[in-house]
This record gives sequence, structure tokens and C-alpha cells, in this order.
Amino acid sequence: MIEARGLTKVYGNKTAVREVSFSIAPGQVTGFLGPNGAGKSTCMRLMVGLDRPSAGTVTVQGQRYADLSAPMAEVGALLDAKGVHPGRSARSHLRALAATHGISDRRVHEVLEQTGLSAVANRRVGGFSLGMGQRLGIASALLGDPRVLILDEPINGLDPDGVLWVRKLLRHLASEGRTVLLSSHLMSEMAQTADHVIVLGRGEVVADAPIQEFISGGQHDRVTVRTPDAARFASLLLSTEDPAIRLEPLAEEGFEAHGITAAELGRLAAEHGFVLHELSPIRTSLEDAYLALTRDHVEYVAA
Ligand SMILES: Nc1ncnc2c1ncn2[C@@H]1O[C@H](COP(=O)(O)OP(=O)(O)OP(=O)(O)O)[C@@H](O)[C@H]1O
Repeated sequence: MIEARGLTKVYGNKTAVREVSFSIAPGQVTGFLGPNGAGKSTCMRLMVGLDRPSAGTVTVQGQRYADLSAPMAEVGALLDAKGVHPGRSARSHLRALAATHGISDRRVHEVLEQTGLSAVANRRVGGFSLGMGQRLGIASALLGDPRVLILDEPINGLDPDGVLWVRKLLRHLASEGRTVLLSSHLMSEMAQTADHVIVLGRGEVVADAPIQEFISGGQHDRVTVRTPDAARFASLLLSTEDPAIRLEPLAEEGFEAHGITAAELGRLAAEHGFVLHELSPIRTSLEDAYLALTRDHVEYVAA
């Protein structure tokens, strides 16, 4: 569990995060979304004590990071995958990290296996590709077998196999009851990985909801209808005088119906003997919902 209450961070004259409150529950993957500069990384840095809040609090497993007695066993973070000495091997980096936190060599072996780095474990990290560096960052986060994982853009630089691997890993970790917080700008991936989303805009929470609710929130039903008898079917629908129903004609024998479900349209068509060539609900994607929500919160806009 991660809990932020009135969390605020000011850098000079810039308020990066303003009175943010949220709870990130265990047993699910929570996606952290928001335009560039929205404050996601700042929140994550505050969670793991890399920065101090200007006001408010953030706790991990009920305690401030600084008060955790065995921090690596409670929380693992990937915040900057490049923060590794380039002359070291992946294995020696993980061993050094393990040694300072009382973690066994056996665990180093396990996370190298888990992240697919065993074959390159003795190579210098300086020669690693971006994707290998990301895997090493994830290995470091997993080292203490933590109950909470905080991963800032973990799929940056990963190839499609790597992206799929991260998705499965995070889903698995959440299924074990761990708290998983993930930031990414890749909406299609987020849609497949997260159960819940928190969206920041200009340092404030602009949405905090289960992902399905977020995607469908505020959206009414929309259905594409194609029938050779479009005009008569449209008249029938309009004759119901339901104020929610609105029809937009399509170029070819049909219309887009708003404010009525596909099931209800199908029922009416059957009842009145209309032949339907198409009856398809129009689904909103996470990207559509995200772009609609954050349109007014984007700080850096191209001319
Ligand atoms: N150390 C710092 N000093 C000054 N300003 C900072 C510092 N860290 C962050 N900021 C500012 O705070 C705001 C929030 O930045 P942050 O990196 O948290 O956003 P983000 O949502 O992670 O963005 P991105 O998606 O680009 O990574 C930005 O305007 C950024 O310039």
C-alpha cells in the first residue's frame, strides 16, 4: 500500500506536485499517467525518500520510507536505469547492492534468472543496450523481494518480447498480493497491464479510477448500425422520443446511434423486422479517454 496525503513538492518557483492525495492498493497494477512534467517522477522520488516533500506525507506500507527498517524488503524501485557504474558487471552491481542490505547471493542468482540476464551477468554494464539496462534496473528493484514495486517507465527501450515479459511479470507480482505502481506513456501497453489508473495533470490528480471505469467514464453508448432500411429504422428510433438518443447518418446505408445500447437496438430491430448488416458498439480506448481528459493539462505543446 502506498498512501499520499496532501503531498506537495516545490522546486524554486515551480510547484511540481500540489496537494496530491491517493491510495495505491496491493494486489493490483496501478498505472501512473500524465503528460510530460505532470509530476509522476517527482511523486515516485518522494515515495522512496529521494526527495523530501515541501508539505504533506507519503507512506509505503504505512511508514515513511526513511522509517522503514528493511527498505529493500518493503519497496523496490526503478527510477533511473542509468544509475549504475559502467565498469561493473551486472552480477557485481547486484552483489554489492545485496551485501549492503543483508541479502544473500542466492537471491542475486534468482533475480538474474528472473530478468533474463544470467547469460550476460559478467559483462560490463557500460556495454549494455538500453533494454538490458532496463532489465538490470528491474532486477535491482526485485532484489529484496519487496511487497511494493515502483517502476518509472520500465518498458522504455525494451523490444516487443521484453515489453511482454514486463507485462507478465508485473501481473504476476500483483497476483501475489504486491503493490505495483507503473508509469508509462505507452497507452496500449498500460491498457493491457494496469487494473487501476491515477492520472496527474500539472501536479494534481485529475483521475483515480479502475481502468474500465476510466475508459468508459463520461462516455455514452455509441453503436454503428447498418441496414438497407436505414431511414425507416432511424424514424422508429426517433419516434421513441427518448431524449438520450441521437443519430448521425453514415455515408453508406446506416447511422451512428448515441445514447442507446447495441442490445436494445438489436431487440428493436428484431421486434420490428429490420434486417441488420452491422450492429457494432464503438469502444473507447484508454488513449482516447486519456487524451480527452488531459487535453487541458498538457504543459508542453507543439506549435
Ligand atoms: N529537481 C528539480 N528541480 C526543478 N524542477 C524540477 C525538478 N524535478 C522536477 N522538476 C519539475 O517538476 C515538474 C514535474 O516533473 P516530473 O519529472 O515529476 O514530471 P513527470 O510527470 O515525471 O514527467 P515525464 O513524463 O516527462 O517524465 C516539471 O515541470 C519539472 O521540470
